[in-house]
Amino acid sequence: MKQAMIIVNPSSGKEEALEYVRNTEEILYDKGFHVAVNETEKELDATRYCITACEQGYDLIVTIGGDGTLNETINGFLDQTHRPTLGIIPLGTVNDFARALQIPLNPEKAIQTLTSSKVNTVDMGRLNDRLFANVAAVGSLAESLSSVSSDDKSKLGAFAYLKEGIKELMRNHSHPLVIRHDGEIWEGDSPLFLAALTNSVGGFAKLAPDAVIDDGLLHCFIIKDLHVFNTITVSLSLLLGNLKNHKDVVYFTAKSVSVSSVEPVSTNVDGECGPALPIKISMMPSHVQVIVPEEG
Ligand SMILES: Nc1ncnc2c1ncn2[C@@H]1O[C@H](COP(=O)(O)OP(=O)(O)OP(=O)(O)O)[C@@H](O)[C@H]1O
Repeated sequence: MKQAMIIVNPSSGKEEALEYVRNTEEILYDKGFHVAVNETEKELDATRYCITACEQGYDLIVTIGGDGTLNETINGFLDQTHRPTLGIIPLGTVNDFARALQIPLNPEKAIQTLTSSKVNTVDMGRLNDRLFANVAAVGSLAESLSSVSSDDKSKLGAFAYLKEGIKELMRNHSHPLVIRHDGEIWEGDSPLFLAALTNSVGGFAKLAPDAVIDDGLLHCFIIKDLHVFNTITVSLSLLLGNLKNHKDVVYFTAKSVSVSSVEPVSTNVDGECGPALPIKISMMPSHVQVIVPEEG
């Protein structure tokens, strides 16, 4: 019998995640799966469950939670030869990975997607010894996003990130960064460096419009300056999908990038606080298979 594991974070989706477990189970039973349900209680539980699913030869893992739960789950795929197909029921504030794959943001509709026979093979990124699905960000703006409280996320949704972001922009604080890729070096002060795998970053569908989930490339943006006046033009470029052409933005694609600084600088990976510099980011092409809507 085919085996599926549901990994659910009860605290996600305004603490309503458990309400979606029964419908998910039923859909999977109908598809002929034996289903195990695992509730996370703390950090990295999702990674541990995913490792068990890989080692025990499960066919499918369905995550019910936000981008944090998804990131912890995919980290269980690191160094595994058998990686179950992934189903995603997005319950987070931003849900970038689901957006990029056109998985419905409405949880009930996302559950129906599990009946789809369409599977996309997608790239993952590797940052030092962890995997990411969506974006790695470096710099003061990235640090400020890591400090958004769960309370604010519940109350304000995506605006919680905007609030912290604007506060940081007002401080206009840059770090000296050294960014190396493909034999080239960029050195300078920057408030933000981004390496994106998908087009949707922070809920902005057009941040990296050229990023395709299986193109094997990191789409990288170095923001050179964000003083009050050009913040407006950078924001407009972001909304219009031509950030890479802004005069204060350096854009390149690469298969691997390393970033260092003489100052202590931390990172934000898939919306969660990441390791401090130095970091090395590389690609894990076509690493995971994800169930997506048939019409997508
Ligand atoms: N039972 C639990 N109670 C509280 N926190 C938990 C529980 N299980 C896992 N966690 C933590 O929840 C976090 C992930 O939460 P979630 O899936 O809602 O992602 P998120 O990144 O906060 O979503 P978003 O920012 O998109 O709203 C992880 O840090 C994880 O360690």
